[in-house]
Amino acid sequence: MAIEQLFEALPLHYVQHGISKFGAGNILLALFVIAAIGVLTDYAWMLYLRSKMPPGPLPLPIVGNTYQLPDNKPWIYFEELSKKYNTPLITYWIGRNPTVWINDAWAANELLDKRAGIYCSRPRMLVFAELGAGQNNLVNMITTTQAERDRFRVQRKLMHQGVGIQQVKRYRDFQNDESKVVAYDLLTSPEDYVEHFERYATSVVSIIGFGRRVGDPKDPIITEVIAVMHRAADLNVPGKTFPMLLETFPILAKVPTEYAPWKHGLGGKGKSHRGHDFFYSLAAEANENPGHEDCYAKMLFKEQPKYNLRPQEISALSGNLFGAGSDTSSSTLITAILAMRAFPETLIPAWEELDRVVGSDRSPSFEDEVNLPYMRALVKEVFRWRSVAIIGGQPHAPIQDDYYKGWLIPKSTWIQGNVWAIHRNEREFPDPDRFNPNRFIKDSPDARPFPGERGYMTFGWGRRVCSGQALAEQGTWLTVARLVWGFKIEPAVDGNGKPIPVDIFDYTNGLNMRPQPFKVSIKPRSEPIRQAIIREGEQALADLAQFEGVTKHRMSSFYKK
Ligand code: HEM
Repeated sequence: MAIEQLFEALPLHYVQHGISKFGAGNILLALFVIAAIGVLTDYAWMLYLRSKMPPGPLPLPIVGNTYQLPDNKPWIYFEELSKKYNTPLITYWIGRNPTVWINDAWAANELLDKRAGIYCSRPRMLVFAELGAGQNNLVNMITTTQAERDRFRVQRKLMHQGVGIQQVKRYRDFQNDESKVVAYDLLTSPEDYVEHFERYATSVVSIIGFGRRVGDPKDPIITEVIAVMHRAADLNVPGKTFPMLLETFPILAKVPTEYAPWKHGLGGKGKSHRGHDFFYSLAAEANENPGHEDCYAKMLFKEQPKYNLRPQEISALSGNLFGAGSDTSSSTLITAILAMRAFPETLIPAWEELDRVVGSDRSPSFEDEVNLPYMRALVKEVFRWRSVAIIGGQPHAPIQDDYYKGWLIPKSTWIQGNVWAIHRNEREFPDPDRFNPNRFIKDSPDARPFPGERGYMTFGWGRRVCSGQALAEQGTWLTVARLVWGFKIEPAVDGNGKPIPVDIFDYTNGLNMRPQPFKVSIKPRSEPIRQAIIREGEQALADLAQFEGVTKHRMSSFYKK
C-alpha cells in the first residue's frame, strides 16, 4: 500500500529537478540502495512472520513460493506439502502474501466453525472482489469493522429469505418438476446429459429469482453465465501467472487496462459493472412482470427502502443465484454420473432399495428420502468424493490475530480450506478415491468419525457457509435418486464395440471443478420405468408452463456496450 501511495504521489518535476541537481547515475544508485533496503526489510518481515506461522517451504524475497507452484491443480500439491511437513496447516507465500492452507477436517472445524466469530471475514481480494463487485457482493465481503459486519448480516439475511432452509421447502414442487424434465430429456438425448443438468440447475434458480423458467439448454442465460463462471473459477486458482499475481502486487491493478495486458479479461474502471448491470436489469424486469409475486427479485425491490439497498447489491444478491448456484449444482450432477459409471457395484444396493420402496410406476419423491438410507448415503458420497468447490470457495480471513497449536495466524491472512485434502484423508476416508456410499451408513465398518453432523465439508464453514446449501442438497438428492432409479449408467462403446474408459482424476482446473467431458451410456432400466419417466415428464412440463417467459436481456449485449 505504501509503495502504491509513493508511486502515485511522485510528481514528474521533482524527478527532473533531482536529475539536474545530483546526476542520473547518483540518483539511480540511491534508488537502488533504497530499493535494496526496502526489499531486505520486507524479506526480514516475511521471515519473521514465517517463523511464527504454520510451516511451509522457504519463501524468496518478493516472489515468495510463487514459482514452486505447479501449473495445475495446486490443491494436490498443498495436500502433499501437508503430508511432508506432517501438519494440518501449512503456509504458502504467493508473492508477499502468505496463505494458510487447512488440510485436515478437525483443524478446519476448530478454526472455521468453532472460532467462526474470528474467521468470518474475507481477505483483501483484488481479482475477485475489488476489480468486480467488491463489498456489494456478499461472497467477497470483508467484515473487519462493525459497520461491515452489520451490512454483511443484512445481506446474509436477505440471501436467507430467498434460499434459507425453510424457504427452499416452498420450491420443492417446481424443483421436482424440473428434475423430472431432466429424466425425460435423457430419454431422447442421453449424450447431452451435461446440457440437461446445466439447464435444470439454471432453471431452478431462475424460477426462484426471476419467476421465469429456462426451458432451452441453449438459452444464453445458461451458456453465457456458465462460461463466465468457468472463467472466474479459472482466474481464481492460485497461480504463478497473471491475474493471480495481482493479489501480491496490487499496484499493477492501477495501471490503465489499455497498458496492462495482465488485466485483460478482468473488469476495469468503467467496465467492471457490466455484469452487474445485466443482473440488475434481469431483476428489474422480473419486478415489473406481473405474476409470481413471491420471486426473489420482487422481494428484494420490496425490501430495498427498508435496508437502503444499492442497485449493485440487488444485482449481486440476485446474480449470485446464477453465479453461485448453477455451475456448482450441475457440476455435482456430472460428478454423480462419473461416480456411477466408474463404480457400478454401488448401484446394486441402491436399486434394491429403490425397487422395494418406490417401485417402477413412479419416480422417487422428497417424501421417500426418509425411507432410502442407502440413497442418502450415496448422495453424501457424491458430495464428498469430488467436491465441486475444491478449495472451499473464497478464502476466509481472521478479523484479529489468532493462534492455533502455538502458530500465529495474523489478522486478514488468506485462509483456504483444502477440501481436496480434507476429503481424501485416509484417517476419515480410507481408500479415498473409491466411491463408497457405505462410509455414510451408520455402524458400517467403512464409517469413520468426522466433525459436524453432515460428514463432509463441501459447503464451507462457519458464518460463511454456503447460503444455498439447503437448496443444493435437496435438489441433488432428488435428482441423483431419480437418475439411479431410472437409468442404467454403463460404459459407452467405441466404433469397434469396445467400452470407452473413464478417468476419475480427469477434472477441470478451476476453483469450481467438474469432470472433463466423458462418454457414457444412459438408458432406462426397464419399460415400465421408461413409461413412468414419459408420463411424469409430460406432466411436469405442463405444470411448469406457468413459468414460461423470455427476457429481453443478454449478458453478451451488456459486455458489447
Ligand atoms: C452443489 C452446490 C453448491 C456448492 C458445493 C457450494 C459451495 C459453496 C462454498 C464452498 C462456499 C464458500 C463457503 C465458505 O466460504 O466457507 C459457498 C458460498 C456461497 N454460496 Fe454456495 N454452493 C453450492 C450452491 C449454491 C447455491 C444453489 C446458491 C444460491 C442459490 C449458493 C450461494 C452461495 C453464496 C451466496 C455464498 C457466499 C456466502 C458468504 O460468503 O457469506 N451456493 N458455496
